[in-house]
Amino acid sequence: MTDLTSLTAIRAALAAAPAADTAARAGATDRNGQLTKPPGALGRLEDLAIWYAGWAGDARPRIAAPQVLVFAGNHGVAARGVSAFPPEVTMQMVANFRAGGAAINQLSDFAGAQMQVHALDLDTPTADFTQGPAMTGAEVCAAFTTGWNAVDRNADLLVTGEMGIGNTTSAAAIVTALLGGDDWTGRGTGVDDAGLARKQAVIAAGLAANPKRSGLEVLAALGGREVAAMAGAIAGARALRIPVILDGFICCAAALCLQAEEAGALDHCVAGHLSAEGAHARMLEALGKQPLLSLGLRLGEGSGAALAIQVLKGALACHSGMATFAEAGVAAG
Ligand SMILES: Cc1cc2ncn([C@H]3O[C@H](COP(=O)(O)O)[C@@H](O)[C@H]3O)c2cc1C
Ligand SMILES: O=C(O)c1cccnc1
Repeated sequence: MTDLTSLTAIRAALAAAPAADTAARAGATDRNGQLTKPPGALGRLEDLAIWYAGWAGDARPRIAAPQVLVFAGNHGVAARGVSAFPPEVTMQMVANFRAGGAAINQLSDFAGAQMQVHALDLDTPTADFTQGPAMTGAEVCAAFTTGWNAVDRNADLLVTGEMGIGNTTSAAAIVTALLGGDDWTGRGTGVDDAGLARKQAVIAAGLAANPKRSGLEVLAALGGREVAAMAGAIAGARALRIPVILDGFICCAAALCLQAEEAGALDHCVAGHLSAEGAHARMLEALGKQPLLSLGLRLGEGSGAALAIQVLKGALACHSGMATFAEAGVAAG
């Protein structure tokens, strides 16, 4: 069992993360060059297939067992009027996930993915971060561990999603702390101009109350339990060499905490989509990731990433299913 009981231990786990399998990657690159198509004609699908092959440790893999994990948490700052919806919606949506009625249920089914929901201490919101850290060290480690342990070691692809009223405020605060600047705040569930001004003020107060520190310290100070659990799941997948599709603004804020802590921590991740939450494009730039889809989604739950599973499956179907020039008797150029 990996020790995840302190930020120092988590830091060590991130530093010990495995790399991709270079032989599988080289084999996939070689195979890609022999497939019956003009070189590069499948565009980014080719890069995706080669990237996936490296993490799968197989030059000719397929995606057969994707997993979607949805984490839910409540936020102390939600009491400050930063969302268009009340905090009870977090719990109500968890019931909806469990009954199969949310968008992520449909998109997980459609992608052939197993899906689990983890509700993290919903009766105990995190502390209001305008007054000090949202979570203690023990709380953030517990949430991170829940995420890490939720990853199915037999999964061959992971999507992490979230539900937590107020969490676009938490995510924007994290990005502001880690990347600087002051224009990372968006409208989340659809706050009006007054709500947006309240969010900006809450984030400014949160930064003042929590001086900038390392990625994991920022996660504890300004994050939430579901955000920490997503970070834990992304890192746990890496320890198992399971590739990850990142979702929108909140998922990427969790991922950014890992990258801030350990430069290559997201090498096993691709960006599933570009969220309509204003600053997501710049956030993806900071992560060095290009989104697979851009459909104007601003939902979270893992929805955009779950939809992008199909793109990755398509890339692998071509890569692993196509004939080579020699096999098909097609003249190479
Ligand atoms: C019914 C409903 C379903 C959702 N599913 C995801 N979110 C999204 O909205 C929330 C973040 O926005 P804010 O920071 O403005 O509260 C998160 O729970 C996120 O997952 C939802 C929000 C609502 C209302
Ligand atoms: O991009 C997201 O994940 C997002 C944006 C708005 C609201 N909830 C989630």
